Amino acid sequence: MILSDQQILAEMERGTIVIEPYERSCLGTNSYDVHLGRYLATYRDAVLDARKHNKIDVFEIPAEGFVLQPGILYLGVTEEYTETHAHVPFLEGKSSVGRLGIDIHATAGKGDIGFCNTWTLEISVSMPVRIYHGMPVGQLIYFTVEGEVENLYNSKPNAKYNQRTVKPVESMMWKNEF
Ligand SMILES: O=c1ccn([C@H]2C[C@H](O)[C@@H](COP(=O)(O)OP(=O)(O)OP(=O)(O)O)O2)c(=O)[nH]1
Repeated sequence: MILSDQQILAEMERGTIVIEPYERSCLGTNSYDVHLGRYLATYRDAVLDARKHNKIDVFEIPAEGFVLQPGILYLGVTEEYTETHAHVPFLEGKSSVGRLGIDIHATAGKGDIGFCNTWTLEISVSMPVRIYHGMPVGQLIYFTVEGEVENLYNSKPNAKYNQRTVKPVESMMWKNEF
C-alpha cells in the first residue's frame, strides 16, 4: 500500500519519515515532490568498467542552468535529504519532467528501509534540455512493508550509499565481488 498525504505527515510527526528541507506545498495526494540539487557529475572515462571504480567529475549547475545532452549519463542529486525508517521509499519521475524527455533514473528507483541520504539521480535525456538547480525533478512514494526487517539499510556494514552527501555518488559496483 502507498502512503497517503495524511499518513506521510503522520509518519513525519513520528520521525519515521524525514524530508529536509520540507515544504507543505510539495506534498501531493500520495507522494512528495523532490528537487534537483546544486551538483551534477559525469564519468571521466568514455567507457565504464563494472569491475572498476569509475571516477566522476562533479560540477555546480550555473544560475542560468545547464544544457543536458543526449548520449551522456549525468549523475544528479536531490536537494532533499531523506530518512525512511519504517517504509519502502521509491523515487519516481514526474510526468512534467518525462514530457521534457528527461529520465531521472536508469533502473528501478527503489530505496531501502533505513536509507538515510540524498538520492542520486541517473539522468539521461532524449534531446538537449536546459535544467536548473531547484527544479522539481521527481517524487517520493512510500510503501508499507510486510514482515519484520532484519537488516535496516543504515545499519548494514556493506551498504554502499550510506555516507551522507550533498553531491551525486558514482556507482560503487566495484565493491561487489563478482
Ligand atoms: O535511483 C536511485 C535508487 C536508489 N537510491 C538509493 C536508495 C537505496 O536505498 C540505495 C541503494 O540502492 P540499491 O539497494 O538499489 O543499490 P545497490 O547497488 O544494491 O547497493 P547496496 O549494495 O548498498 O544495497 O540507493 C538512489 O540514491 N537513487
